[in-house]
Amino acid sequence: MEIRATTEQDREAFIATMHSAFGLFPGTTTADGGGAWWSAVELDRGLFAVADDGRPVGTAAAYSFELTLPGGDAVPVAGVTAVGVAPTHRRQGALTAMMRRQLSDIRERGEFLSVLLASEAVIYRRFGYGPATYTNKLTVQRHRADFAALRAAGADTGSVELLRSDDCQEILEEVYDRYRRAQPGALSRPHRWWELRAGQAPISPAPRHIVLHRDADGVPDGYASYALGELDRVNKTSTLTVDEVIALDDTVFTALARTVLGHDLIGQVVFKHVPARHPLRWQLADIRAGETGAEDDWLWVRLLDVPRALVERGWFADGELVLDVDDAFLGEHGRYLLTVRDGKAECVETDREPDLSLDVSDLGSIYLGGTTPSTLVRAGRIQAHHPRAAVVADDLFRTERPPHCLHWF
Ligand SMILES: CC(=O)SCCNC(=O)CCNC(=O)[C@H](O)C(C)(C)COP(=O)(O)OP(=O)(O)OC[C@H]1O[C@@H](n2cnc3c(N)ncnc32)[C@H](O)[C@@H]1OP(=O)(O)O
Repeated sequence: MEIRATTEQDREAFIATMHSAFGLFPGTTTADGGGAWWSAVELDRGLFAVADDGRPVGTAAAYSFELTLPGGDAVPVAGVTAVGVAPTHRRQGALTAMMRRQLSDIRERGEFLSVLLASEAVIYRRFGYGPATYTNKLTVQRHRADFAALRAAGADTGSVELLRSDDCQEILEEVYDRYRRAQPGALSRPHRWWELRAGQAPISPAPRHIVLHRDADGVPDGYASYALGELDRVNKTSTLTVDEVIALDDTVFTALARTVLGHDLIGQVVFKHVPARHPLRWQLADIRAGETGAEDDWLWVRLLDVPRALVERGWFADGELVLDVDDAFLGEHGRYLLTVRDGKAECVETDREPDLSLDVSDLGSIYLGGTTPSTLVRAGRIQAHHPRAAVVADDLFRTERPPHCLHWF
């Protein structure tokens, strides 16, 4: 099996090979009946696994995204995608060979983080990825969704307007871009995605209603994208499903939630993507009107340069920790002294006794602040060398708010 880089000339073969691995046909649209997500695949970052007879039997690619780190800096990352191996050639090491080549290519470009959404949770840990952000489905019963009298919620001085997604792509692109720069864990959506209508609603051509929020000066600062399901003839209600609420602050989120919850002929509103510990349920008079569904892992993170990654993110508590990090897939091992003062970290190699010993995939899990180190210590994934180590690590890795990513790729 040979691994080779793809070019734009390979697009048709790439799409066909990738689809056959997933058991799909290239004409298949996304679940929401929307866009051909693969149209935005960057084939100058693609790989083929080629069988001995010269036919491509495996694919992998990477998008060039930016990821917003805790503290607010956005850094270039590889968004690994379109990974598949034909059913005829599975379990012969094609994926392993592509992952090895891809990580080396990513490093060569100077990117120190790689991220992905995993189709199955058992595939990527062996390659150094760990689940790092989570997302929840929140279902709110509309007739029980009165808002409580809130002591300190900011008054909304803006306005809302109802639009169709086809008519406001440029506004959505701009608002999303402002939002993702301020949200740790969020990914950029390159202009090409909007141009090609690639991905899921509201980027895709699937019809969507948009509630657009504008601030007091008329500048758009948030939106909710939604569609209604089929009307139940007996109860005369249907489900309103919100693809995403993109809001520059909590007041805007609340204004958008109030609007969708005020929709008539609706039994319930399903918010598909709400960050962990989101305050919306706490704003309702009846906290049980909102039910949080299972927490899904979303973004998986892989560090390719441990000291650089630790220095580049922002920090919210001072402290010191020695981390002994094992990277079995790349055959690397390092012991680092992480020192944080006034929001900035220094990270240097050390031979001091470690506080924590961990795998690079578990460092990926705690890196953005979405998974607490103590959880992984209790799980037995991270080894704490003394009782205080997990407490210090929890304090140190804590972020201003939970990281959240809702970009699907
Ligand atoms: C970011 C994304 O694009 S997510 C999409 C991933 N793709 C898919 O889900 C499409 C369907 N699946 C596939 O195409 C293939 O089964 C792949 C890509 C998941 C795996 O490709 P393969 O070439 O078979 O993997 P490879 O032979 O390198 O396997 C390496 C190891 O991972 C294990 N492994 C690979 N896939 C799986 C899986 N789905 N479940 C459990 N173990 C797996 C193998 O058993 C092997 O373990 P070992 O080293 O202990 O023997």
